[in-house]
Amino acid sequence: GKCYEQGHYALTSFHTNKEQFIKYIDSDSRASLPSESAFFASCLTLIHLQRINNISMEDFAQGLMPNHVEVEPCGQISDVMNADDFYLVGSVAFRFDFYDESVTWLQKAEDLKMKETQNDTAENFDKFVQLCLNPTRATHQDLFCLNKQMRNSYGLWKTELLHANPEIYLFHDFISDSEIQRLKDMAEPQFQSSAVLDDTGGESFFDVSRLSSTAFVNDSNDLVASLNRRVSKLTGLQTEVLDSFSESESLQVLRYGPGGLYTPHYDTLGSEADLPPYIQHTGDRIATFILYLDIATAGGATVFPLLPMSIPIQKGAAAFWFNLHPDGSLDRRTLHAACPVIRGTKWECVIVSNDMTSDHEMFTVGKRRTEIVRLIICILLTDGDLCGVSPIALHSSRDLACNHCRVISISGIPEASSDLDAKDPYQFLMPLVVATKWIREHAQWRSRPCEKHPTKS
Ligand SMILES: O=C(O)CCC(=O)C(=O)O
Ligand SMILES: [Fe+2]
Repeated sequence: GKCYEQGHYALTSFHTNKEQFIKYIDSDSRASLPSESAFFASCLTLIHLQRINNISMEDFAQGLMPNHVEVEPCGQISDVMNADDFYLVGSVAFRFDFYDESVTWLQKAEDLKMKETQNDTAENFDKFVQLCLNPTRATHQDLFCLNKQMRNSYGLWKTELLHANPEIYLFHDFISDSEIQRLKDMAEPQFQSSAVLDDTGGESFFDVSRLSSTAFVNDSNDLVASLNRRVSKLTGLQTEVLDSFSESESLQVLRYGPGGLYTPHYDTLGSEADLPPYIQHTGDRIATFILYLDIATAGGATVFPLLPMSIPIQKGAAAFWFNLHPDGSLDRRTLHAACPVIRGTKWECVIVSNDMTSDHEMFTVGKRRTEIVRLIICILLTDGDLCGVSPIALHSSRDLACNHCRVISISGIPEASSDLDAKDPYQFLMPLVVATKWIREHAQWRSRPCEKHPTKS
């Protein structure tokens, strides 16, 4: 009855959320909170009832009680019991040396828990395990690897399109070893156990689904600013922290030791209406950018169970994908996970972008962008090498660029507008994602290989 319920509530909240527990016992209801011994007594009552009257576990689960049974000391029991209730009674049985009974109650807890856990979660978990055991790359034909870094730093990072739909990128050599060391040094004193947010994003708590340490790194230093700028320029997304309310979205450094993992999850919280007040003005996470600062010597891959695909992670590389569809809904295919580290330590830096601060236009490929798209397509088709000609020079002599890469059977690009700012070389970085989308949709670039451009003499 009531006594059992309260004891049960107190105990479970103690296990899952200490703060909530302390609030509970601080509140007025403290007076009516049963003592530990009263709670044990009510559990033992259930245990004895079951032994002596041979009541089935299913009857307990459904709250059915033979009429003649009086439940003392807490009165009538009529509530249904769930998996956690069975678990608690089973643990009390174990503690008081009722081992056979303990098995009976715990078995029921397990059965119910398995039913409560959705089947697809179990299935996804199996796929996650499979990917961790057998790292798998996606192999479909749209994929490409741009293996050169633009020498003049105008352009592209070494880019791999790891998966086309949804798009998942790996940018190689995104951060230097000395920058990595600085970031690690900044993070080191700040590490705490990583937490997860509950379904509404309201409370964060420790959970076995995520075993790693997190350090929130202060945004106000030149390295972090530079990283944020690089990510923004490359992806077109804002990464700066708006104000202290969005602190949870400042740059995070994560560290996974042996056994560290993050089971399959989404980085988003759900529909707009469900967002907790403190991030309602920042919005949900539109995209995730993971910078691999160090990799484990065994284990620790990032995997996507539904694609299925593993990211071939490398020190200094960065993975990038969108969590949301252009209309703001969750892209369910982006379910992902971190495989357990087996040996060594994996370090990474997660930079997220929230949709309120982002430029939604990037999905619509505005007028201004089309020119850039055209240029970048040329760059891609020439394997990143423009014979030493800067993109800005190419911009002013567009035809030359396109002669060099002999493209472009692309439909639907409107005429270029004239408002490009040639003094801002970084504008060329942004639309990579857009460009690859265009390439895939509009250009027959595989069937029309790039002509070798004339070598300079
Ligand atoms: O560590 C990884 O590989 C993935 C991390 C992740 O998914 C996250 O931090 O949200
Ligand atoms: Fe994640």
